[in-house]
Amino acid sequence: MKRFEELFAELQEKVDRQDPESGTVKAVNAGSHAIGKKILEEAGEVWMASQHEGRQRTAEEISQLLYHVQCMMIACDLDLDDIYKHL
Ligand SMILES: N=c1c2ncn([C@@H]3O[C@H](COP(=O)(O)OP(=O)(O)OP(=O)(O)O)[C@@H](O)[C@H]3O)c2ncn1[C@@H]1O[C@H](COP(=O)(O)O)[C@@H](O)[C@H]1O
Repeated sequence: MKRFEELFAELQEKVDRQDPESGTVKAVNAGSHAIGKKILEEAGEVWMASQHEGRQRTAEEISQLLYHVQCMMIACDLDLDDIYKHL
């Protein structure tokens, strides 16, 4: 099972070396505007899943939302500490 910090480190490492096989590299290189649209889409899917699709689907959609939020963090040159200090 992958944890939030481990996923962030994996994504940051792929972006740093511009891994040509990585969908994350493509997403981050597309920029914050495109990532923002994805975040809104996934947030809507979280909402719909929570209302109609049960715990498991809701968990899956939340995991996708967290992934896209991590892409946004990297695209905006933010690391985990930048976020955690506001929690
Ligand atoms: N956790 C994720 C992850 N979550 C979501 N996504 C991307 O976001 C897409 C999901 O959004 P979409 O709504 O377009 O997909 P969908 O088919 O509509 O799916 P549903 O929302 O309907 O369930 C997926 O197809 C992936 O492109 C992810 N892409 C990668 N990861 C992880 O990120 C790491 C690096 O991945 P790569 O950069 O691809 O090597 C690996 O550990 C991956 O497991």
